[in-house]
Amino acid sequence: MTKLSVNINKIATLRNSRGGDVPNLVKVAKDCERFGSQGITIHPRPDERHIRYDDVYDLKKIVTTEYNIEGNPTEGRFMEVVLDTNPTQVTLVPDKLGAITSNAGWDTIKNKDLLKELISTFKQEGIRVSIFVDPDVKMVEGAAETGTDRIELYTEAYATNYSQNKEMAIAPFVKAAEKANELGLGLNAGHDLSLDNLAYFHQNIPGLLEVSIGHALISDALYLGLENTIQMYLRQLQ
Ligand SMILES: CC(=O)[C@@H](O)[C@H](O)COP(=O)(O)O
Ligand SMILES: NCC(=O)COP(=O)(O)O
Repeated sequence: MTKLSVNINKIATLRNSRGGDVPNLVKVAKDCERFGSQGITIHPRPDERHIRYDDVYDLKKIVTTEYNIEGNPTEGRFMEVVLDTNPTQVTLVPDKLGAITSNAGWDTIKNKDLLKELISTFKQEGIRVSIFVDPDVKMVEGAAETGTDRIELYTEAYATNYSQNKEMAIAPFVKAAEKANELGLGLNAGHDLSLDNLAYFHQNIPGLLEVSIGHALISDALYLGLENTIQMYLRQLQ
């Protein structure tokens, strides 16, 4: 079964835009779970443009499904807040300061020693570790050398190419997924997945355990309602 983890970064973006507490992030997270989401994902960035470090602690108190914290472990207070809150999963992403969004996976070969050390630290605390990688078999092989529990395939290239040629778009992701399965790596995926492209991805990727989706899902909810939207996404994963 592939779990849906709703990324609520964009709820925090809306909240921060007026400096108040509307929409309330904790309430939205609870409602996402009540509507069927099987996880809550957040990505605290050093500039706190959306998720604030305090949110990480507030959400830990109420998330009852899987709590997934994504981010760059070498920047800001990421390590501190993750080790303090002990989420279900941490997803390590090599985002550079100032990046408008995540835009690349790890070079798991060049960063092998760094990743091994970081992954060991989190695993010692019982936190499941996933690392963000491009759909590149060499990077998947490198990931297996780091001791990570899972990889998260960075799906922007799939989403970008899907409408033009879905068979071409999915091909590198199938190869990467098959390699992950062969090496015993758990398999997650995320970035720019949507109601348009999710079902085809799910049908063609073997062993897919979790998708984390935020931007498109929250945007769809503006028209379709949050409860209805979450259930529409869940139906794409059946
Ligand atoms: C790792 C990933 O692809 C997403 O979690 C991304 O980090 C979303 O971040 P923003 O919501 O800041 O675009
Ligand atoms: N890991 C991907 C994620 O959490 C959400 O990415 P997006 O759906 O906001 O592009």
